Amino acid sequence: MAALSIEGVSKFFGEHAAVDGLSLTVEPGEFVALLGPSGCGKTTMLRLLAGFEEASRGEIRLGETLLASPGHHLPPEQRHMAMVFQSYALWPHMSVADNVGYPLKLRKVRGAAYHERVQRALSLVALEAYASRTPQELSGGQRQRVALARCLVVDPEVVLLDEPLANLDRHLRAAMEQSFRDFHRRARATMVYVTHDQSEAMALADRIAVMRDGRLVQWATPETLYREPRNQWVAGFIGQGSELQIATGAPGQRLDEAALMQGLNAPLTSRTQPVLVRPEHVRVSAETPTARHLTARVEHQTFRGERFELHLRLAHGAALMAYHPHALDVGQTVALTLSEGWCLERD
Ligand SMILES: Nc1ncnc2c1ncn2[C@@H]1O[C@H](COP(=O)(O)OP(=O)(O)OP(=O)(O)O)[C@@H](O)[C@H]1O
Repeated sequence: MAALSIEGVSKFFGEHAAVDGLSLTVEPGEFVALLGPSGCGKTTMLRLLAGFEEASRGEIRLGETLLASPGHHLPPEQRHMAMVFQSYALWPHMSVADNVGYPLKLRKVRGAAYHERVQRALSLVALEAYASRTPQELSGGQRQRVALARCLVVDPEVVLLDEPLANLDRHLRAAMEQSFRDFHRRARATMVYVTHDQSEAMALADRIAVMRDGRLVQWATPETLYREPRNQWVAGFIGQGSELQIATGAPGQRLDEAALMQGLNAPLTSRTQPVLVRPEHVRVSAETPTARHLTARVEHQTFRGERFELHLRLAHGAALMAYHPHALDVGQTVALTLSEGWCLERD
């Protein structure tokens, strides 16, 4: 298997850059997500990889093979890639097995080889027992697994997935996340998965490319994105948390409790560094605040089953989110300590 490298790729529609100077390298067999809000260029990037769009600038390579560069465009069928769409795009009148085997027929694979490859693809998505049904006789999740099997049957080096879970309900999406992980482990193909849902990207991907306005903002593991988001925008997009302005630290620095307290108690005009504080780093106590605490008021709270989400207002006016095991009174004063914070770049 080969690495997929994207080098300075841009795509213009008229004056507008849908993808703007994007560079990244996907390792062989890696599962990566392209994540960003609607219109940030994720689907366009995926279509550039598939060969459905021509790049305006830059190069795309799969190992030694040049797929795209100015004046060069390898057609989709020669790229060793397969794409799975949100809409499944199955043939309604064909059986599951025939749908899965369709790309093999196009490639003139026949006889025992055909049946063996269809069986193998169906077993990768655990649908052997459904081979003779039609897509109408399947659930949404099962249909999506048929679409996966159909793309795998041709042994692609790279599988491109465009919001494949968008049409499924919340519970089914969670179950399908596990199917996708199993599928990736067994298929061993490189996978590029487009989504605007950060929790889906975090659950599935080895690494995530966060995109905004056609540009790559951060390219990192889910854990790094959560713990060390590069700037204010990424911090707001990934996970929950609050941003405070403090008088110490520099972007990319982690602050401990003492540094946070010192930076928060400085005069307002010197508090210019944005700091992300995750809710799990806020300790809330109903005791009377002492000098080593911050003071806050409970503005509202939301019951989330395993805990309450508290929305607090600090004495100097900033909002702060925290978790707590039981309900407090709205309007009540609480004592807080912040165990750590992460200094962000300004947008
Ligand atoms: N064929 C096209 N012609 C003109 N503009 C286009 C075309 N395809 C995409 N765009 C524009 O390029 C930008 C990026 O679109 P793209 O579909 O890649 O975004 P996206 O991040 O996948 O969004 P979504 O999550 O809503 O699908 C948008 O502003 C879109 O309007």
